[in-house]
This record gives sequence, structure tokens and C-alpha cells, in this order.
Amino acid sequence: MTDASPGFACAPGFACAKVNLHLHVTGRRADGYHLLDSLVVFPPVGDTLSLAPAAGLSLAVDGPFAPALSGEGDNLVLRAAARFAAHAGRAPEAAFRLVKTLPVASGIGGGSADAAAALRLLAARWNLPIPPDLALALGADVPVCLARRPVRMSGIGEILAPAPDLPEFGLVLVNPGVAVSTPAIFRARAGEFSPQADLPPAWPTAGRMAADLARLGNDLQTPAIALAPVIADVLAAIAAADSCLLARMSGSGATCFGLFPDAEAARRAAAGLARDGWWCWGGAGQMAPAQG
Ligand SMILES: C[C@@](CO)(OP(=O)(O)O)[C@H](O)COP(=O)(O)OP(=O)(O)OC[C@H]1O[C@@H](n2ccc(N)nc2=O)[C@H](O)[C@@H]1O
Ligand SMILES: Nc1ncnc2c1ncn2[C@@H]1O[C@H](COP(=O)(O)OP(=O)(O)O)[C@@H](O)[C@H]1O
Repeated sequence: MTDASPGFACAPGFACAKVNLHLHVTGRRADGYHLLDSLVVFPPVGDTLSLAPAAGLSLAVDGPFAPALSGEGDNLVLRAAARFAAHAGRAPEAAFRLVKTLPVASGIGGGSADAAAALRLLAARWNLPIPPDLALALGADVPVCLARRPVRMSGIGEILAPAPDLPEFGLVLVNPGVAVSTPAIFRARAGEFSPQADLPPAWPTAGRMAADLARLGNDLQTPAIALAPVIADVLAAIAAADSCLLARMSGSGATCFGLFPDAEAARRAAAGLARDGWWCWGGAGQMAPAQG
């Protein structure tokens, strides 16, 4: 699988993967939602959403993970479009086409990224701002997926602060083909809450970044392994890859990531990790900045 080109990666319909480099559960609200602290990055791999004028609202899905969404009557793209149209007082007239490249229910925010892409496409067409509350109501990960740049995320996902300046680094993503339910993983989490992480303003190298991140964790990883033990195999395989600096699960799983010194090392590692039923990708840790 190839990286999205820099120009394409900045297109409003590009719904790139979200990776939680650390994920601390710091508390729980009265409504059951959890307070989080996470450093989130967006590598150049993702779904692509496009939009054509139409009389009604529709969605056609293709791509390698389209079958996983075939029974999905309430796709997040349609939900996002319907809610934005209602908010804007417009008819939801749009024929969406989604190329589903990211595994579904996998801890890298594919559905949230698709919803964010739908909002961006409609905002551009209608020349309207996207209301932050509308984004959050679609899912706790939708605000960060709208941002699509490295950020420090807190609250339940709605508070976005600048990330440390990041060095060049590579990422490998591996999903073992097991869908994991986010609410089930939060319910299975046990133990104390974690503190907010202490992060420096910048990391000079991928090695220093990995060393600091290694002192943090993903509080959902242990409950996810209990529900899907294959995640431990994925983590061991990534950690054993040549020049891997850190292996950890993203979000509520089951996708795990490896941190590498650069994109080339990550690509090599991803090629070596391929197994039947495993989705593997390797490349740059973050998208190239917008050009021009
Ligand atoms: C865990 C994270 C970390 O980035 O990633 P994913 O595993 O989804 O990729 C996100 O917070 C997931 O965001 P998202 O998947 O949009 O969550 P939502 O649809 O809003 O919520 C699904 C369910 O997850 C739980 N939930 C979600 C977010 C949060 N801060 N606290 C929670 O307790 C709640 O049980 C909620 O009913
Ligand atoms: N466009 C979409 N892509 C992925 N999942 C979707 C989509 N629309 C609705 N969903 C639902 O959202 C759930 C969460 O999917 P996803 O965002 O891929 O995972 P995660 O929240 O673990 O990162 C899925 O179980 C699926 O039922």
C-alpha cells in the first residue's frame, strides 16, 4: 500500500488514520464518558470520501474494507451529513462515495475520520464553518479527526492543544482482523486513573520521543488484550521488527503501531510483518505539511 501524496493528503475528503501515541484515562464524567489525555498523530494512510451533487442523500462504499460496513444502515458519513444539513437549514443533497481503506472498529478512528471528511466537504460546498458541538456529538474522536494534525487531546476528546514539535519518525500500523468494540473496552478497564502525561515542548529525535513515550502507556491496552488476546501477538511481532523503537496499541484497539526512526524503516518493517488476515501499513509518522 502506498502513502497518499502530499497534495492529496490535504484534500478535504482524505480521512486519514488517527494514532494515539499514548492514551491515559484520567477520569470519568457523571454521564459515563471518560476523560482522556492523548498525543494524537495522523499518518498518510486513510479512507477517501468524495461528494457529487444529487437530488437526495446517498452513500456508495467500496475498497478493501467495504464489506465490513455492508450491514451499516447508520453510516457515520450519512449521520454527519444529515446533522450538518439540519443545522445549516439546507437540504442534504449529496451523493457520497467512500473508498474504505482502513479496517473498521479498529482504534484508528476510521469512522470518525469519515464523518470529519463529510463535514469538511459540506462546509467547503456551503461555505460554512463546522460547529464544534456538532462534531463532538457525532463521536468523541470527530474533533481530533477534523484537526488532522498532531495534537494533545483531552476532555472526552473535545479539548485540542498543540503537540510537542515532532522529529522525523516512521510508523507501522498492524490490525489482526479482529473488530473491537470501544464501549466494551472502556467498560472492561479496571484500576486507578492515570495522571496527565508530562511532555516536553519538542523532541529532537525519534529515539528521544520513543524513550519518553515508553514511560507512558495506553490504559485500554490491557483490557483490549483480555478481550482479544491476538493483540499481544501483534505487539510482540512489531516490537521484534528491526529498528522498532516502541510498540503499542492505538485507541481501544485492535490496531497496534510501531514507532521507527523514519518512513523507510517503517515500510521495511511493515513488509516483514505481513500475515494472513493482518492489515499492515508502514510509512511516515505524519502527513507532509500543506504546500503552497
Ligand atoms: C478511544 C478513542 C481514543 O481516541 O479511540 P477509538 O478506539 O475509538 O479509535 C476515542 O476516545 C473513542 O472515540 P469515539 O469512537 O468517537 O467514541 P464515541 O463514539 O463518542 O463513544 C463510544 C463509546 O466509547 C466510550 N467513550 C468514548 C470516548 C470517551 N472519551 N469516553 C468513553 O467512555 C463510551 O462508552 C461511548 O459510548
Ligand atoms: N464510515 C464508517 N467507517 C467505520 N465505521 C463506521 C462507519 N460508519 C459507522 N461506523 C461504525 O462505527 C464503529 C466504530 O468504527 P471506527 O471508527 O472504524 O473504529 P474506532 O472507533 O475503534 O476507531 C464501527 O463499529 C461501525 O459500526
